[in-house]
Amino acid sequence: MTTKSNAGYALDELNQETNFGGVGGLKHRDIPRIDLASFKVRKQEIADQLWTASTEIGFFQLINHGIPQEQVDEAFDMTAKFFAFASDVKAKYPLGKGTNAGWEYKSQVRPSTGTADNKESYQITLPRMAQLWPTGDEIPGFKAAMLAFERANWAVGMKVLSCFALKLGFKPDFFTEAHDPQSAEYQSTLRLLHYLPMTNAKPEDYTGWRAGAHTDFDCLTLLHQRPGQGGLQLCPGKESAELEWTDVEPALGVITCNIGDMLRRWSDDRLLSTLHRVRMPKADEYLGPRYSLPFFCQANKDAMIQGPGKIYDQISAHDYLQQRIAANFAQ
Ligand SMILES: O=C(O)CCC(=O)C(=O)O
Ligand SMILES: [Fe+2]
Repeated sequence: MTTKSNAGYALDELNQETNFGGVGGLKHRDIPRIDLASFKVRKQEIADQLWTASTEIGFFQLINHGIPQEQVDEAFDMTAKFFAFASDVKAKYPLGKGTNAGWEYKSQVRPSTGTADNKESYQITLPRMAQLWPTGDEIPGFKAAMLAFERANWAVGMKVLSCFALKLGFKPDFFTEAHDPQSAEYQSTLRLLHYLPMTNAKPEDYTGWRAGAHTDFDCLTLLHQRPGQGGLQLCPGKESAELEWTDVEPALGVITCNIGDMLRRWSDDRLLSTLHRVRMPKADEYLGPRYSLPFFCQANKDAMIQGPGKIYDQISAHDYLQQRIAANFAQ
């Protein structure tokens, strides 16, 4: 690690994150596209492609992933309906401390920027949703749509993780067992995101970030975006002094994926967790609201994280995640 910081977090990756808040430069990079069609017969080839992408850039886009576009559209439609509620309705379903479940408004402060992301979110972590679902009178069909969408993303995530298991020398379902949704320790999260519109924004509103630079906490993130609602930028190689960012354009039918720090640690740093952020739109770009739907594959609380080479001490997924959440949500 060449970057230095005195932020005083227990985890190196958090201390590093405090160094990434600047604007930086721009650079074109190709994001690998990986086709999941005929997964069973092509698994070895797909695993090789995923490995190359994840050891070189840490980001890739999946096509033919099996989630029907109609289902993605429905999830976005329900998401817009949820965020359209007045804040007193959404406040009935508040994000609980350290839970990744419930609604928050502009409360996520990134270690990289020290300012709140210009967004609101509603997070679904299944064992923790008691009292947190909007009622069927408020949004008919919301719960059924989100439960199905959560599980559809989980299934794609487990396919991808089974490829990494193959490459790392673990059993095929090693990560599936570590993300078992039947367990009370399950902590994978579907996050609905609404970045606030910038129509009528004042110049000072443009100084911050829609989402400040960060690496994800999890093993693998599956991100659904809407065409026309861009702003995601990535930057591989966070040890470099001058950071250069690449725009990731949303496209229909693709899931944009990135490796998170949990899998980086589990792979003894062979798989890269790539820095990314969501920038503000420019004044001549689309200024309306931006919605996105990330699904975070976060190993169950009781999963013990240690790579084949044992270069890091063993840590439970619970302890690992709590340190990351505590650094991002003040209250
Ligand atoms: O909204 C996006 O495009 C990215 C969101 C993200 O990086 C996150 O929630 O971790
Ligand atoms: Fe992220």
